[in-house]
Formats: sequence, structure tokens, C-alpha cells
Amino acid sequence: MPAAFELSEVSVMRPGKLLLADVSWTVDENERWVVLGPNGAGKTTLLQIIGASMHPTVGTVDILGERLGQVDLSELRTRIGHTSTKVAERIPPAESVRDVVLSAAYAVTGRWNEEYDEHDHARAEQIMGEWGIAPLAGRTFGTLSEGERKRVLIARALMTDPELLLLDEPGAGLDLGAREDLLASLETLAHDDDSPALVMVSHHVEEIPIGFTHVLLLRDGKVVAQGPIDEALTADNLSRTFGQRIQLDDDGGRYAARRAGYGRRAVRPADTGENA
Ligand SMILES: Nc1ncnc2c1ncn2[C@@H]1O[C@H](COP(=O)(O)OP(=O)(O)OP(=O)(O)O)[C@@H](O)[C@H]1O
Repeated sequence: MPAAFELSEVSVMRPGKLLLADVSWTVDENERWVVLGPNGAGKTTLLQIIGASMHPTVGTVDILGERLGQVDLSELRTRIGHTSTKVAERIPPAESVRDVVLSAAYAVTGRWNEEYDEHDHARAEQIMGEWGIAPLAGRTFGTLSEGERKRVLIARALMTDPELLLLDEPGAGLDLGAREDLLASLETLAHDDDSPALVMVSHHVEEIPIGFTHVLLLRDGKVVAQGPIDEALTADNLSRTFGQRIQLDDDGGRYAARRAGYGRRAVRPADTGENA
């Protein structure tokens, strides 16, 4: 299986700060990865590297068969779908949902005088249908709820049939129902053989969709563990990643984590005020 991307001994340095330290990571095109780590671990920086938005200070990066430093980054970026709060901030609030999705065909935010053909319109309608946002097509982006925005951004990222899809915290800010809806959609995407290679950044194991195959754990710019999810996502590795003893529960591929030993007191009927 060809690699979607390969990072070899990558470091990113900024004055007084090592953002990524000696990261080597290969993702094959049929794999679905979750990147987990605490605030400031370097997750967004890592996504910027594999999204062809940043060069490493040291190391080599091959993305979709192209070596960073030897390729036009803007051309390479057209083959990569990337959702993040930064992308969301660039979208004019008055833009209609239909145009937010459609304008991905020209890699622009904010429709101007671009000419879209029948295929573009058909693809936008199809993808809006698949992501449950067709009823919102005429609404403006600025009036959407956080959950609706997240779905629109993913639909936009998929509009151009990318070979690699990067999702930076798609579950952030969602209520329980919206998160579960999104997870169900991401589970479908993960199981679809035609889907691109997927990399999702998250802070929470509860946000890992079923069907995601691999995990990379990051702390202080360094990889703590990486590999198939059932091998690398362990309580020990999470404890090292988050710097405290973590208990991990796995319920059929849905995970839950909390500090070990916290909340041991059983809630008995007396606690709830109900009779036994
Ligand atoms: N240009 C820069 N100069 C110095 N430090 C930087 C620069 N850009 C980012 N950082 C720092 O690098 C660290 C990693 O940032 P990054 O945004 O990649 O972390 P993250 O894991 O995505 O964090 P979060 O989960 O909070 O979004 C942070 O401590 C951040 O403050």
C-alpha cells in the first residue's frame, strides 16, 4: 500500500521553542489515524506540516509522492482536504453554505466571479446530501451552529475528492448529540474504501470514531507512542502523554478515559434520593 505521507526525523524550531522534535511517521493511504495529546503538544504544527502549509526546520517530508522543498506547495495543497478553526475563520460569515462547499473547487473562500460547471454543482449537492447539510444550503455560514459549521467544513474539504483529509479537532465545541452525529458520519467515512487517508487531531479519546485504525500520541513535540490503535492506545501510553495516571475503558471500539482512582465512590440509590 503506497504511503500517503512519510515524515523522517522532522523537527520544527522557533526562537526559544522546539515545536516538534525528531518525528518519524508513515501513514498509508488506507489508514485512519488519530493524533492525541495535551494542549501545546504540537498537534496543530504536525497537521500544518502534513497539510503542506509549513516546512520543517530539519528532516524530510514526502506527501502524496512529493518531497516538501521540491514542489509547489499551493499545488500540493489542492490534493489535501484540511478542516480547522483557521479555515473556518477565513470564510466570510455572509457566504451561503452552498457557496462555502462549491468554492472549494477553486480553493477560495468567498465566492467572486469563478465559473462553476455542472459537475461542480452536482458534486456540491451530492456531498451536502451525504453530510446532512442540504437543508442548510441557502443559509449563511455565520448563522450556523458549531455542529452545523463542522459538517459544512468537512463537506467543503471533501468537495475536491482529496487524497488526504486532515481534521483538526472536529468534535471541539459540539454538544453530546452533535458529537455523536459527527462520530457516526466519520465512522461511515472511515469504513468507506474510497475515502482518502484520514488524520484527525483530538484532545479526547471519547471523540475517536469506530473504524479509526491507528493512533499517534504526542507530548512536548515528541512522539510518545504510535501504531495500530489496539496496541498503541493503552492506559500506560495515555498516562505518559498526559502526565498523570489515566484509566482507559474500551467499549467495542468507543473509548473513555479519566484520571485513575478518580470517582470510585459508587452512586447508590441513597445518593440519588431514590429508594433501593
Ligand atoms: N511561532 C511560534 N513561536 C514560538 N512558539 C510557538 C509558535 N507557534 C506555536 N508555538 C508553540 O508551540 C507549541 C505547540 O503548538 P501547537 O499549536 O502545535 O500545539 P497543539 O498541540 O495543537 O495545542 P492545542 O491542543 O492547545 O491546540 C505551543 O506551546 C505553542 O505556543
